[in-house]
Amino acid sequence: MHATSAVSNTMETHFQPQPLQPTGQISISPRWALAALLFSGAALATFRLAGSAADDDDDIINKASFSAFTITSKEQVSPTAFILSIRVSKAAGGPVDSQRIGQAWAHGLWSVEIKQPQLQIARHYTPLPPPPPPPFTKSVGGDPNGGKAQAEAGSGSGCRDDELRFLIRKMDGGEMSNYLSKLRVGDQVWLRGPHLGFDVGRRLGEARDVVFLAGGTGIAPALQAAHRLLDSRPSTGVAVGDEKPTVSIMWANRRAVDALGREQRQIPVRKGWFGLGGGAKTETPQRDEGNQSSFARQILSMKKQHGKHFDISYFVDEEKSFISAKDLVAILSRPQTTASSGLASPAKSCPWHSATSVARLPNDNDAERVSDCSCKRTAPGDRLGAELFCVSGPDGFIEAYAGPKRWQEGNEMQGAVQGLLGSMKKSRPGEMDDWLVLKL
Ligand SMILES: Cc1cc2nc3c(=O)[nH]c(=O)nc-3n(C[C@H](O)[C@H](O)[C@H](O)COP(=O)(O)OP(=O)(O)OC[C@H]3O[C@@H](n4cnc5c(N)ncnc54)[C@H](O)[C@@H]3O)c2cc1C
Repeated sequence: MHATSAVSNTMETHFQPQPLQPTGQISISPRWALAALLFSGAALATFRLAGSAADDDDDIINKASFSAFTITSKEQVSPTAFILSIRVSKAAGGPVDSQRIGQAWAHGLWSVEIKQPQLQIARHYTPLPPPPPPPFTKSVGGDPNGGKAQAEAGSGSGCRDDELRFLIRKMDGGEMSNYLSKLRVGDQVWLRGPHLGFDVGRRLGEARDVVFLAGGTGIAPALQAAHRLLDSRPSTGVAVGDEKPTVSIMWANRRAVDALGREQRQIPVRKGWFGLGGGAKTETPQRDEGNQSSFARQILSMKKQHGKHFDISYFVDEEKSFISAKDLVAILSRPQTTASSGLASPAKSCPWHSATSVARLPNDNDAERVSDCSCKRTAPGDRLGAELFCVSGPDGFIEAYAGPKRWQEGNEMQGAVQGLLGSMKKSRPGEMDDWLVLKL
């Protein structure tokens, strides 16, 4: 996509399939024979990530082997997207603490792999932040399988570490998403992880602006970042009050029905006689809370809770509204953004805040990085950090706005910033020096 033009929101190519790696205990040939074997829960337990030992503690989830979770609720939120809530299968009574999941929330951005047992494939999915307490979590909407909405009353305490929620889009011909879309409440799914991503808190440092360009289900990491940076959970260690950062999300979808939580939309008005009366008007959809999806209510609740620190704007292909250079320039010239110019320029070699270092990162796992920030204050009161542009969504969406990630020696590196943000950087020298672009 040409960098300076408005970009389509429709690039729902998706991510690289990740075949499972069996241990040496089982020979896998032919594939269908193993698939049949894997259908039994006992065989599932023999799978391990090649080259890594199982985490032999009693946490409910680990990166080495798949753990069983049970679907507690499934809610269709748009014709192609649904929310799947799951809880660890072995939890018979009250909530179960998971140190790993607690650490993942404190870290910020993370995902888990879910597997399709027949085909032996796994895909990443991004847990949504816990919803506000009931009655918020009441499940609404139709059942994709044609029956009544499947919901389990009381499943939404919002605080349980052993309960995870995902926004999942059913892709045309997509193996995993179609498989998940057919599962029902009470069925089991198999998870491993958590896989930690960028440490948005550390990369932001004392800067205050995080802008997410999110395509489709790329909204999930944007909400994770907002949860990490804005919610006053003591474990996040993030300052609250006026020092809180601002998380601005530009959410692009193909279809208006996927613009969940949107309160107003521009609708074209047909021109009257002699061309009078044309233009656009703002339509406010009915705000009947009972008919809104839990996802829409979660967005509205975050807006209410965080006020000016949480902002979401909607872009919809079928309404011919696309995230454009003009929208991004508007972000850069907001009063609160220009007012934050007390940032010291990042040191060129800083592993956390320099664009050059980010371009060379072999992966997004900031939890594994041990080096410190090497930026220096040049004047009293200088703040250290970097404003963040995060681009999340299907590969085509990321490429259009930030350029492709680069494969080198088996690593998926960030690569240079290209796409729309890359050309803005070139055409506005100096203006984006405080900004880091992270491709999720
Ligand atoms: C870190 C991370 C987090 C993610 N989080 C989420 C999330 O929260 N929610 C979510 O919904 N997704 C998420 N994804 C994407 C998810 O992992 C899957 O990629 C997605 O669900 C599609 O998988 P699939 O198996 O259904 O589709 P695939 O079978 O992988 O196919 C994807 C698309 O490509 C097309 N396709 C496949 N093969 C071909 C081919 N040979 N030729 C042409 N077209 C082809 C399919 O028709 C389909 O449209 C995330 C991905 C990553 C990497």
